[in-house]
Amino acid sequence: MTEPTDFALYLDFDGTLVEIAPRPDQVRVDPALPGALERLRARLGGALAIVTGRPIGVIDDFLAPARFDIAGLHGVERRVDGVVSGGGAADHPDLRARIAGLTTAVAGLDAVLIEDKGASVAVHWRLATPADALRAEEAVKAAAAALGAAYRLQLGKAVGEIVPASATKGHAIRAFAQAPPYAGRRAVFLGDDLTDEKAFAVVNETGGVSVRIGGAETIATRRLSDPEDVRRLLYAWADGAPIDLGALPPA
Ligand SMILES: O=P(O)(O)OC[C@H]1O[C@H](O[C@H]2O[C@H](CO)[C@@H](O)[C@H](O)[C@H]2O)[C@H](O)[C@@H](O)[C@@H]1O
Repeated sequence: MTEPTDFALYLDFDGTLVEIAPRPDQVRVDPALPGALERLRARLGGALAIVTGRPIGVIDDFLAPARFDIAGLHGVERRVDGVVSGGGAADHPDLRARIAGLTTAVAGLDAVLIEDKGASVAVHWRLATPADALRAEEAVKAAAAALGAAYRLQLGKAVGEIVPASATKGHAIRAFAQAPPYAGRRAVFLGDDLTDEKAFAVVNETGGVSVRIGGAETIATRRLSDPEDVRRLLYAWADGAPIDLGALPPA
């Protein structure tokens, strides 16, 4: 068995806590989720954080009225104990200027969506035809390349995002681990997408437990099948079930 105060729990949002939806604003949050995460956080002595590509404010809206420690925008911004750092759009004038051109470049593509997150931008093609999806991907790749080394392209599920290069979910987990209540605990991270592989690398390196959601190839050592599977596990832990990290299915 694992003592709840021996590990810190880091949770991705889309595709991990909630099912993937056709559009970013159509995600449905299980009504029991925010309360269960609050109970689980209490059981872990506070060491529970969301690590997501979404902005912090969007996660707050989805999980309201609960508030959690969060790394947003793939690690560009972070909130710990109510204090926010990073993520200011004004710090990214080159990106801001490039988003205008990118918006124009994809404007004629049916069902391609731009999600402007301030210090990052996502181009979504989940609802587009294969031809338009390809054009959208080319447009976001070209915009990322034009921005140079200060930015990177983060591909994901029917999405391409431009993110400040200095930030990844792996950096975010290392940053959480610098201070209480996260410091000195094994990191446990659950995620479902390519951006999460960067967090798995850090978790594996530091002797933690990495859990990939879904069937894709991964460097994670453990696997759960889908967000429903994740919620079932977290709800049981929240309600006092024994925690056995070693019993999680291998990837
Ligand atoms: O790190 P995450 O919490 O997993 O966030 C990654 C991105 O998730 C969102 O896009 C994805 O989910 C949408 C809703 O299910 C879906 O429509 C889209 O196709 C997916 O790529 C979100 O919109 C992005 O901002 C996040 O970076």
